[in-house]
Amino acid sequence: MGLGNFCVEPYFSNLRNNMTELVGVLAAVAAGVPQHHYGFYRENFASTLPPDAKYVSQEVARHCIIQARLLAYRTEDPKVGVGAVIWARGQSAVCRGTGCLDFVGCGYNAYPAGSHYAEYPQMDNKQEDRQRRKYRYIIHAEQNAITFRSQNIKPDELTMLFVTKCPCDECVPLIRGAGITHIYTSDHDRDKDKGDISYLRFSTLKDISKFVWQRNPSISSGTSSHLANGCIGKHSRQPEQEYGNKKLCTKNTRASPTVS
Ligand SMILES: Nc1ccn([C@H]2C[C@H](O)[C@@H](COP(=O)(O)OP(=O)(O)OP(=O)(O)O)O2)c(=O)n1
Repeated sequence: MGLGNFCVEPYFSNLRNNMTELVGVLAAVAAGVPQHHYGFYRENFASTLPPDAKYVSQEVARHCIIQARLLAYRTEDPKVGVGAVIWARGQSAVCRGTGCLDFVGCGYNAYPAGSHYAEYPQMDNKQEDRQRRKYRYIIHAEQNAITFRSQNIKPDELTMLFVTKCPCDECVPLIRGAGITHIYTSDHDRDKDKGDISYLRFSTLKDISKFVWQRNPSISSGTSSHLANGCIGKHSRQPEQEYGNKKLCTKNTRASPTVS
């Protein structure tokens, strides 16, 4: 059989579909993203993603956050991994990438893309600096994704950022300035002021559509949807028994970063 027939021959086409599904399941497990009952919902919990061409489906949104969570494992922060991917819905009718979206950029919290090994100290070297900001040279996932994107963000295109941790106060203006119109994130640390890093601006952002990863509000449960945000890592707030693999680390060492 020639390679040309590979996609159309029924046996191989079934095999391909099965393999695609398998890879999807493995990626979801590796990323620690629950298969059921969780998704991205508007932050006021009142509405689910509408079946509108303006928005991506839950399936595609879930796929994108899995990508971001897998990227988070590449972090250079010894404690917390954060991943971000940016996708745009282009004007052209041609369907190219994930869910007919065009890939714009991706990043994780690490030294700026392109920096060389040991170019920056891991921590600030003066004690007083260290107390203020430990990993000053590590830039945020969103900053890496925006700065080192492979395509421009076009004002007439719907551009979506998927990030595994709530954008901080330094990243919010960058995200808005870059022209991103939709943010899909978790509510970890949201509304917190943690000294060297604060997360207060996200809630006040008005001109960007925000979707928060959480339990499906339409499923009645004893657990508050806000508490059970479906994320896995050291900030996870869902009951321990709900997901056995809650603490998913990159390596089996004590110093391994958690993915947030
Ligand atoms: N939207 C975000 C939020 C954070 N980070 C990065 C910055 C840090 O490298 C790491 C940890 O951020 P925090 O200090 O807020 O997280 P923790 O509270 O877990 O860390 P610590 O306990 O050290 O304060 O995540 C990121 O890339 N993108």
